Amino acid sequence: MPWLRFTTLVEAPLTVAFDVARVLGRPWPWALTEVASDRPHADAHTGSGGLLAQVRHTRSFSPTGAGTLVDDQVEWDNRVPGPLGRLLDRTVVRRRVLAAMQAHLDLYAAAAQRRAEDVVQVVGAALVDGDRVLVAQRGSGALAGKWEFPGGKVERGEPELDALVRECREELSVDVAPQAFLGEVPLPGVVAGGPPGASTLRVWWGRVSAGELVAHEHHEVRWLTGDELEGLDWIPADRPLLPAVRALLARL
Ligand SMILES: Nc1nc2c([nH]c(=O)n2[C@H]2C[C@H](O)[C@@H](COP(=O)(O)OP(=O)(O)OP(=O)(O)O)O2)c(=O)[nH]1
Repeated sequence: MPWLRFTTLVEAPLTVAFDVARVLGRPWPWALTEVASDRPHADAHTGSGGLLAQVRHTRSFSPTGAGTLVDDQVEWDNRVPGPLGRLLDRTVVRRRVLAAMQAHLDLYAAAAQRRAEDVVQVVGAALVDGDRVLVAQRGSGALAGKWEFPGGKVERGEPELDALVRECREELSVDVAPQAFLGEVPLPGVVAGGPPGASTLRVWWGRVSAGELVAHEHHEVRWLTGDELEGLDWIPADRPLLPAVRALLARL
């Protein structure tokens, strides 16, 4: 089965990258049927039309520090069998698939980047000291009493890591040095009046570089080892990030 693979880095969080991809659809002039959808991680469609007896288009969406990596894989069966079919595939079909996908992905990346500006993101810090990570208990609001990573909403136009540093200063009175991207999870609730489930929490690990830690907004903060994390009453959305935090603590 001939196939082509396309990798696009989109400057948008996971949920935005997935939702915009769904709205734009695919570059094929015939309808495809959805065979799998796992928002915001992957989807798959199949169908047929034109020279293609069968086409299968799968996409996966992976978070990175620079945005969402979108991996498109297109596989197809030609209507014409044998050597003539292979010739037609090389000279016509493959080129058409390539051109259609390239034009589509250019549009898509621009649309996702534009949409990302309207969706408020949340950034969190997994601050590490030796074999421990700092966790914080929310002091007020609907999630009061739940444990989380210090951080907060990224302001419009503000670089994500600037927001991380600003939030840690405001909440904890410390300067932090972000080290590396750790993971991203969808937030099911409403963030800053946006549609439910539109935003994500993107967590970076870092270190305290200066200052004495004071919890200004949290009820309590604790330095915990990897084994102590699971037992806390976390904001449920954060739980999928815990294995990455544990793995980090184990390898540092
Ligand atoms: N900081 C943080 N927020 C989280 C986590 N998990 C999670 O669902 N959230 C949600 C709770 C809130 O809806 C949103 C963050 O908002 P926030 O109230 O902390 O942001 P902020 O400091 O900018 O607050 P504000 O100035 O608007 O009051 O993200 C987490 O681990 N850390």
